[in-house]
Formats: sequence, C-alpha cells, structure tokens
Amino acid sequence: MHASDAEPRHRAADHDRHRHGHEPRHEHAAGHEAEHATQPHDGAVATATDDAAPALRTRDVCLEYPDGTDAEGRPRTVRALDHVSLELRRGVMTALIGPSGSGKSSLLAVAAALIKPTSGSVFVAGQSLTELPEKDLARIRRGHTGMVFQQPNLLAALTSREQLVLAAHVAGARGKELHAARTRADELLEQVGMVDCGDRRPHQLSGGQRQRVNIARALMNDPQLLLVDEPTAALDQERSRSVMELLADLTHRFGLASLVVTHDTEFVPLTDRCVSMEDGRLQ
Ligand SMILES: Nc1ncnc2c1ncn2[C@@H]1O[C@H](COP(=O)(O)OP(=O)(O)OP(=O)(O)O)[C@@H](O)[C@H]1O
Repeated sequence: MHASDAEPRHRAADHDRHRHGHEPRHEHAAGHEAEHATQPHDGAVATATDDAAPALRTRDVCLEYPDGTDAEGRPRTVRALDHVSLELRRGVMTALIGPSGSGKSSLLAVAAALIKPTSGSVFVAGQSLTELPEKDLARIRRGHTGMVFQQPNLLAALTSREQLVLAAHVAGARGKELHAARTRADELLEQVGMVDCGDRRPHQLSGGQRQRVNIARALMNDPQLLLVDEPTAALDQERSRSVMELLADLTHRFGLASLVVTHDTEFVPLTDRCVSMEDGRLQ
C-alpha cells in the first residue's frame, strides 16, 4: 500500500475556508434564491452567478435520449431523467445511489452542462443554464464545476503537477497566471496527500494516487460544484475508503457542493446526505 493512499495530509485548511469566505452550510428549503439568466444591454446572455444561491439546482428536469425507431418507423426515446428536482449546497457531500440504468450518470451530465435537458431548468450558482449559448456553458463548466470520473484519464507524458497546470491553461491562464497555477497545483497536491508526487508521471503512481491527482486537478479552477462518477470503481476496498474520506474532507474544507455517484453503499455513512434514483426519478 502506498502511504499517500492511506494518509492524506490536510494542511492549509483554514486558509482555504477563508479564501472561499464561508463555512459549510446546511441545506435550505428550495425556492428562495435569486435565480436568473441575466440579459445584458447588448442582448448577449451574461453568466452572472450568485454565491448565496445553491451551487446546483435542478427543477423538474427531464431528459430523453433518442432510441431508434418503433415497428412503424417512428422515432422512439428512452427517458433517463423524469422530473428531477435537486438542490446542492456548498459544504455538503451528497451520495447518489441507484441501480444500473436509473439515471445517475445522466443527472451528472446535465449538472455538468454536458447535456441539455429535454425540459425543466438547471441553475448553477443561481445562473440558469437553460438558455445559455455553448461558449457560456463552457465557461460555467470550467469555472464552477469540477468533474471526476471513474478512470482518472491523466495524460501519460505529464507529471502530476503538469496535469494540474494544464487544467488552468485550458481554462485560459497565461503568463503570471500560469506561475500562480504552479503554486496552486503544489498546494492542491499537498491537500490530497500527494506532496511528494508532483514530478511523477501516471505510470509511476498507484491507482489510488492517480485518482488523488485527478481530484486535485478537478479543484484547480476553484469550483463550487464537484461532480464525481464512481471514483472508486477501479480501486480496492482500502483505497476506495481512503478516496471517499478525502472527498468528504475536501467538501468540508473547500466548501464544495459535491455529488458523488457510488455503488458502494458501505461508504454512504461518510457522506452528509444520500439521494437515490430509480427509473430516472429521485426517490
Ligand atoms: N447516450 C444514450 N443514448 C440512449 N440511451 C441512453 C444513453 N445514455 C444512457 N441511456 C439510457 O438512459 C438510462 C439512464 O442511463 P444512465 O447511464 O444515466 O444510468 P446510470 O444510473 O448512470 O447507470 P450505471 O450505474 O449503469 O452507470 C438507461 O436506460 C440508459 O440505457
């Protein structure tokens, strides 16, 4: 076992909580936040966000995928999300469970603004995503949302530090900002217990360590919302627990609204809240 898999080092916690300017909060009743698609004077849609609003709110979201044609040649659809209303607040880690095909990944994809719902509304930090053009959706994805998938998908040629700096570069960092990104990358690697692995490439890391780099990379652009799909699918029990504990810890210290899809119900007690899906509906 790799020491950094089992014993993440968590320093600079207070610094980060202050940087974000808030303590973790409990869930509030839905419906009292300022939610708006701002219409500026020039007619373009601005991406104004409101830090007091939930990091994510979906209202009556339905999603249908095309599913071939029926016997008469008419197009068929499969309903993956069926009137899903969900609110995620910062500082709260929510487990998303449910049987295979129940719609968990679809909900993550809608929350990440990767797919537009067929109907219903999605708000990220109070900003309605429904009518935004692709360039603004891309900005929301980069600036407000961090994503962690089952497989870390790290680039083989890059060191851990470079993986993180690349995320800042893709988000538009240049010159002095890239210098700051290197410092932030090292801070984040320390936060996920990988301080000694900044110069290592993926093949020099264990599965658990790669997932830690992946998580640190998702935090590079200081997101409010962290969407995590089966982060422990490729890991043994011990490393799985360690990664879930890390996610819970980061959620609280960074004030993230995190939504974590998991099949491992034994780790649900590590989360603050659990929601379950069946046939595209939240139970
Ligand atoms: N691209 C697609 N095209 C057509 N149908 C899809 C597509 N993606 C998902 N579906 C269908 O939508 C439903 C929800 O799928 P989804 O992947 O969201 O479920 P899931 O709960 O994440 O499943 P799993 O736990 O197996 O990953 C399923 O019936 C699935 O077959």
